[in-house]
Amino acid sequence: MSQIVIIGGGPAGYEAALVAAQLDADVTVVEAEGAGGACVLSDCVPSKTFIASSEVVTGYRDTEEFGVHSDGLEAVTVDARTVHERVKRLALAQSADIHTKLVKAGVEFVAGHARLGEDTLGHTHRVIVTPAGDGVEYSIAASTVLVATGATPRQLPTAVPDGERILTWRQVYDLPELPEHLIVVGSGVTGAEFASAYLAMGVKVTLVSSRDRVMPHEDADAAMAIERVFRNRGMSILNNSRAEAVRRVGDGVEVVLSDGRQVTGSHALIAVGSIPNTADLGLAEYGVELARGGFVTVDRVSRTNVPGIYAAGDCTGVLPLASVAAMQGRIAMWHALGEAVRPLRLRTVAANVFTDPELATVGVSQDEVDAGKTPARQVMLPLSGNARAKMDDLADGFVKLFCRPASGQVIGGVVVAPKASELILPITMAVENNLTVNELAHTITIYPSLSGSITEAARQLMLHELE
Ligand SMILES: Cc1cc2nc3c(=O)[nH]c(=O)nc-3n(C[C@H](O)[C@H](O)[C@H](O)COP(=O)(O)OP(=O)(O)OC[C@H]3O[C@@H](n4cnc5c(N)ncnc54)[C@H](O)[C@@H]3O)c2cc1C
Ligand SMILES: NC(=O)c1ccc[n+]([C@@H]2O[C@H](COP(=O)([O-])OP(=O)(O)OC[C@H]3O[C@@H](n4cnc5c(N)ncnc54)[C@H](O)[C@@H]3O)[C@@H](O)[C@H]2O)c1
Repeated sequence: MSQIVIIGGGPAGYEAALVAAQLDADVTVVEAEGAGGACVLSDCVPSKTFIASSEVVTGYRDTEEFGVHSDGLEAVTVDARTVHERVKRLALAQSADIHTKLVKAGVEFVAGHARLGEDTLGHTHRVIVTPAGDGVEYSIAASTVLVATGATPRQLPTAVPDGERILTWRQVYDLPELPEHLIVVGSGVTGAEFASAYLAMGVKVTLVSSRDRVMPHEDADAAMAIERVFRNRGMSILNNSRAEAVRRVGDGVEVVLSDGRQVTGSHALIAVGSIPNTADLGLAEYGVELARGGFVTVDRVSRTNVPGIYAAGDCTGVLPLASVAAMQGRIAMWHALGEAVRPLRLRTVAANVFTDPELATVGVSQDEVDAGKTPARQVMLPLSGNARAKMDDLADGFVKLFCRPASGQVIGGVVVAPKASELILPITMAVENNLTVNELAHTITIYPSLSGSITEAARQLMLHELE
């Protein structure tokens, strides 16, 4: 029987374990924090649960427009303790569900730390396990090892989090109350999502963005549309501003920018990216190739350069999404256990930023098209022309669609809208299944619906024979 040891129990690790167990391997998962990993316990799941509370507050905005009288947003109060308790409760419940699923599948789940042992045993690897608590270190022999150790918030040496005023995104749920004035340092996806949620909850928010716009890696039209919404709702956004240092001053914090300006607030959230958890695993000593920044180098079936050692998820830096981590983990096991496997394809991975409004993307990007890397025709339809959007008083947002110039094959899209995470699916299915804009355009959508704008965009891209 194949002996599989998986280091890390996040989406990469636990999805891999489920596949390996299904294929009758003997599987051990060693996890330091809890089943579900950082994704479930401190990153994705908690942040989205927190955002769900912010969306409830948003429901009270602009009610007068609909003829509904309320005392306005000022009368809505958010009980941070209750919100945070809910966040932690849901995360722990999700972790417990995953643990149960793993145990039921026959996976051995070990709470503790693991690293690669120094000597190989012929074709077998050795993993050293340090169990949590007072357990004694021991080693396990494995025919296959999957490194799925995730990543940790990057720290700036001049802005060290203290858990009270200077925070990582993993510490915000321990605050006894909402910040009065939150300075978010870093306007990537993480910074933008938290800035959006706190703003909705009535917190004064300043967003320190080192680039000329928020979310520099996202579609520029979409990022700028969301930046406009943020500004209109009162967020202060400091573009082209790099935080040099963050320090405690009295009852608050002071953020010093690289041009010498200073911004003061009650709390600072440091969201300047993540670093892979690969330092203490004995990888280099084992001969496993690491790329710049400490990411494990893998191919499209999750193999490292050392036979029998695979890696998946955020520790590889391929595309830091839970969905991609899970697929890399599954692919590793299919490959290791001799199943037919399709190498990882990133072209059809949909991604969503959970700001208000949301920003969802799939397929080719505007940058690739503009740079001439991918020839495409495109259309961008503002939601303001959509009947349902008018009823819901949605002025912001759009649907953008890209197709191949001659065949009309759908190759990508962008949606900025409430619940764009749900609206992107038809475009993702079109990209995945090589559908053309004609096929999309002939799909009858619900009237009135926001998804009607997707088929409308496809209709605008149809080529007419007589043209
Ligand atoms: C704030 C935030 C929000 C996000 N929201 C989303 C989202 O909405 N959708 C989405 O798709 N992605 C989201 N992501 C990204 C997503 O969380 C990651 O892509 C995902 O967690 C990666 O899974 P993983 O299995 O690689 O690692 P992780 O989930 O980080 O799990 C790795 C685990 O390995 C453990 N570990 C590390 N070293 C060892 C060791 N030596 N021994 C034992 N265990 C070890 C760690 O403790 C950790 O629990 C978000 C990220 C952040 C930061
Ligand atoms: N909804 C989701 O799926 C979701 C949510 C959060 C994160 N993620 C994943 O995590 C990845 C990483 O996102 P992220 O936002 O955590 O990190 P990031 O690296 O994408 O963004 C960090 C930002 O901070 C800026 N920065 C760095 N130092 C700075 C300084 N001193 N002052 C001001 N700004 C500074 C960087 O220029 C960068 O724009 C994303 O690409 C995404 O794949 C996904």
